[in-house]
Amino acid sequence: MKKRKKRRKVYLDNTPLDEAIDNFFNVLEEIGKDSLPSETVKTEDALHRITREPIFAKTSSPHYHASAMDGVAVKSQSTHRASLRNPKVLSIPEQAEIVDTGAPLPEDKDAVIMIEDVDWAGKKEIEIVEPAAPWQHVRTIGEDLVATELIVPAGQKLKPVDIGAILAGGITEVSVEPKPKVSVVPTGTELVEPGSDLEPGDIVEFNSHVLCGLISEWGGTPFRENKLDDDYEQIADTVRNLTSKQDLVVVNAGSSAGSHDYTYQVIKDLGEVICHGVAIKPGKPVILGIVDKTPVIGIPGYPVSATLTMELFVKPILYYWQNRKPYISKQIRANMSRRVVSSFNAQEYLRVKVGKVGDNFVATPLGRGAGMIMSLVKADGVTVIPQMREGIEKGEEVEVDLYRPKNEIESTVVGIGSHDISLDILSNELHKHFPPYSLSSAHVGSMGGIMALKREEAHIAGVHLLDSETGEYNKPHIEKYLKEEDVVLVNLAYREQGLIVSKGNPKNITGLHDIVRDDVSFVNRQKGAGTRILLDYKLKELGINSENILGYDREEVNHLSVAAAVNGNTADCGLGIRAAAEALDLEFVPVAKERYDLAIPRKYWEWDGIQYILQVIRSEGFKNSIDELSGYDLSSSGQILH
Ligand SMILES: Nc1nc2c(c(=O)[nH]1)N[C@H]1C(S)=C(S)[C@@H](COP(=O)(O)OP(=O)(O)OC[C@H]3O[C@@H](n4cnc5c(N)ncnc54)[C@H](O)[C@@H]3O)O[C@H]1N2
Ligand code: MOO
Repeated sequence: MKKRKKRRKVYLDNTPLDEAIDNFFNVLEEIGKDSLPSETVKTEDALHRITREPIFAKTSSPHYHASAMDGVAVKSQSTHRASLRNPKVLSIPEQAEIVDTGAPLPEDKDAVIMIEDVDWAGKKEIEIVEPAAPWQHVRTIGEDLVATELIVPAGQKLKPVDIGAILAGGITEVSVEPKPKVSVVPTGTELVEPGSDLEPGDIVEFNSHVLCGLISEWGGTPFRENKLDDDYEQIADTVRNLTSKQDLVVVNAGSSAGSHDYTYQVIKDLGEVICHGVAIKPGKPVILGIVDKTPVIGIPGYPVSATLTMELFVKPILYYWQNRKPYISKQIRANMSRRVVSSFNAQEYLRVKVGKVGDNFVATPLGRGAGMIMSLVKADGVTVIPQMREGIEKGEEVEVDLYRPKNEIESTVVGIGSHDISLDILSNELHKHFPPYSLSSAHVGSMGGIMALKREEAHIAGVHLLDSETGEYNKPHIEKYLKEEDVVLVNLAYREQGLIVSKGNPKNITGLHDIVRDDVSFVNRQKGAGTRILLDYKLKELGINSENILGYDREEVNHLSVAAAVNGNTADCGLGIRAAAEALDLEFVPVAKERYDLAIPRKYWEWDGIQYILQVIRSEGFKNSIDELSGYDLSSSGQILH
């Protein structure tokens, strides 16, 4: 093979999404790739396949007059006027012939009398006391299906009963939409198989499994190819080989402008690039190309970008080839719980959690990084921020395409507030015992939770707010900030707060007095977090000036991220709960025991979601699970404290 010059492409287009799709589909049409031939399969193998043609019955069902009951077949005329007073005696088999359910009706008979309505008058005679109506208990020819009748229309996904009816109609083969063959080629020298021992820089190759799963869900046949290194020749050989046999080839990663990104160059050298760079976020560097009359799509490497670009570009092609209508997901209107700033240059796909609080749906944005597959795992839906908009204001109404059924969304208890590990257990137990109810929790700190209750964006808020004047927990803050609201405080647990330090406590940190040392770096929590308020309270008590703490301004948003910072050696210590230290096998220096409550506005109290939460908190199962964590005191769990 002649070696080609491998230039590095640095500039991406910023083609509007609709234009990119239109251009690509036009090219598919030009090269005759706007449809695929149908497939013929045996009827019994056609479950879940989509019919390309309407299917008509070839034979009737039943195709003979059949007895519908066990009994005797008679000529209805011969039973005329039979009554209790005037029973009729019929001879067997001339006038009454024994038949079983499903058996052909004798030619000279036109009705069946159920065996339980027959009296025996002798060995060869029966007596009846009621006349038989013509065709009673007979399934006449074509009762179910008449030859030439439509069994299923074109475009129907075949269900088990459809298969039965088609077979009953005498059809043994059906013409169905193809299952387009799609190869997925993961690329990246850094990729390793799941389960490998991980060195820094190694990335577990999981995208191909996501992509293949999506292709299956959309009716295609996925082929997961071997992972390739970032190597021009390897990628080029593979793409050339696959385009000669597949309907579509998806190359994952290497789509951008990095020094090891070859997908663009390979497609360009082997065929034609229709578009590289679409005005969407995430997913911008997607590449739409054609090689050997086969579409080749370069899907960006980040998992969220990969999933979204599959939705936007691969799904429509697969649906088009299968003559399937685009799936329109259920939309709802929801109010955004936070302000979101977005880029003017791209249409952004924002993953959101959704809940119904009072009469309104509330959407809360999830992590926006393209590498955060958990943002898709957690998402209830997605909202699109159009290009040429700078974002969405807090409280603004947006349209959300739902990933989950609406009734599940309506059964979601929305918790916003302070983070605690026991909330995950609460959530699990709630869903286990009271489906479809679930708990979604957003961690924005205790004060954030109180404000969310005030704005009616949450049903419950997890709070642990120490009042610096009185030393009392939660009640003073609730009374101050939720004056107009009648709020119930339910204790979730008492828990230990302390300094999370590395294993072995190498810096010998023994209490808060040590965090001002020059050789100790600290990681803090965000303003408004109960843990930060506790820290400030304790610092004041000890007369420590926060300005002397190295890292006081570095903020993480929950206990586990603080523990992760210590674990990753980017800080020597941070204040957090014992369970977080234990979760990452770190050490813990106790500082205080604090009360963690759920604040619940009285107006939601009677709602099933809240009542089920209370039941769970008071249950043995919940308490046993929390007991497995350290640093919790459950003696007051479930008690109403205010
Ligand atoms: N200078 C610029 N840099 C980047 C740009 C840009 O415009 N200019 N675009 C950014 C955007 S946006 C995206 S999206 C990514 C796309 O990157 P690539 O398609 O080139 O993919 P990689 O860099 O190879 O990988 C990104 C990331 O994803 C991980 N990855 C890749 N494949 C898999 C897989 N099969 N399973 C799991 N994870 C995978 C990979 O290891 C990287 O961490 O580029 C930005 N950069
Ligand atoms: O546009 Mo890239 O797809 O964010 O992350």
